[in-house]
Amino acid sequence: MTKIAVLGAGSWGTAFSLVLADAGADIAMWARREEVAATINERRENSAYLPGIELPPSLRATSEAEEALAGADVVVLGVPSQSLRANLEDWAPSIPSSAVLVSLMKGVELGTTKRMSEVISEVTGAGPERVAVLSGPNLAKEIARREPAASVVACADEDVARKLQALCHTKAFRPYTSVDVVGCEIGGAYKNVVGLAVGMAVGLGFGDNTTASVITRGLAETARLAMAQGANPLTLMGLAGLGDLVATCSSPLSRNRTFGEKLGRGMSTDEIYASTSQVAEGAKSCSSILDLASRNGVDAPIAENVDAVVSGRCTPQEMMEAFIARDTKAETD
Ligand SMILES: NC(=O)C1=CN([C@@H]2O[C@H](COP(=O)(O)OP(=O)(O)OC[C@H]3O[C@@H](n4cnc5c(N)ncnc54)[C@H](OP(=O)(O)O)[C@@H]3O)[C@@H](O)[C@H]2O)C=CC1
Ligand SMILES: O=C(CO)COP(=O)(O)O
Repeated sequence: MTKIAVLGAGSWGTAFSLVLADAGADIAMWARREEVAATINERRENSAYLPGIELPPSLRATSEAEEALAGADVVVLGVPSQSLRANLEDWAPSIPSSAVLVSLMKGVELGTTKRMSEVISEVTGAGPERVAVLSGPNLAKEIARREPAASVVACADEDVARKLQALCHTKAFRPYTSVDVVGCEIGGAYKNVVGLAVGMAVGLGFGDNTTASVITRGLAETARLAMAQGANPLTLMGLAGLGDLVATCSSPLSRNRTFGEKLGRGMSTDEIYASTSQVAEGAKSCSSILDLASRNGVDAPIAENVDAVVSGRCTPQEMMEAFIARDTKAETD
């Protein structure tokens, strides 16, 4: 049986572990806090992140990463994007040299503008044939309730993507394969920023014309950056592009959309951070996505405006006005 280590016992690390368990794998999860590991093992529940969801006995947890990693064939990484590098530096010596590393994260590293797969390769030395990405419209709570959904497993080595696909295909979860790691990662990181913009529009009280306009222009912006990085444009029309964008921008379960909605209703970024421990990756990654766009000579007006609101340089109302006032000759539909 394939041995899988899932590092990160938050909502997505736990929900995806459940998918892997349903598909028949043996899973060792790493939780940062000992009490989270204990609750998973003793009560078969991760009450901090997925209350009321029963976890199967094939899923064990530990707060010792070394223990979770021992003998792992596949290592799934599910921590916040901005903490990946520091965590991986600690874990790298314990990662088996032939293990395939799978990123669940949707963000771009601050400072370096690196995608998560690039951080993984850089820290662990793993080549592209050992680094994969899972991305798609996969809100953790719905996946944990086993509501039907599809996703994409991307790896430069198609055979590896196919093996991972087999490891997570269940009655409720349908993974597709791709070799376009860049397209999947840019799609996953950018949709968080667009989710923030859509949330702001909703918080301001605007309706479906506004949100559809922001979603569509957000997709154009995402595709421009992804293509400049070498992605296949068709990836952005698929599950890791449009699919994830639709889920994030339409669901009250999305933390990015919720964060944007609170901004739209007049809360400041600091007030939102003080009111919740939930991570909105888009708010953290926005400035690095902008840096990446500028390094690639790509126009990123939505990311620019979202960054200005998140950092307190303009209001959501001004952001929407800038969206409409922008020189239309600068872009075609
Ligand atoms: N939730 C979702 O629906 C989906 C999320 N994703 C992506 O998955 C990634 C993880 O998100 P998600 O599971 O939702 O996040 P959560 O906020 O639900 O959980 C975060 C997890 O990371 C741990 N953590 C927090 N800070 C650190 C740190 N500095 N070092 C190590 N561990 C840390 C938390 O531990 P502790 O409890 O101790 O704080 C917790 O286990 C994100 O990039 C997100 O975009 C992708 C698809 C779906
Ligand atoms: O990535 C997600 C759904 O695919 C989760 O979105 P949020 O991080 O906005 O909750």
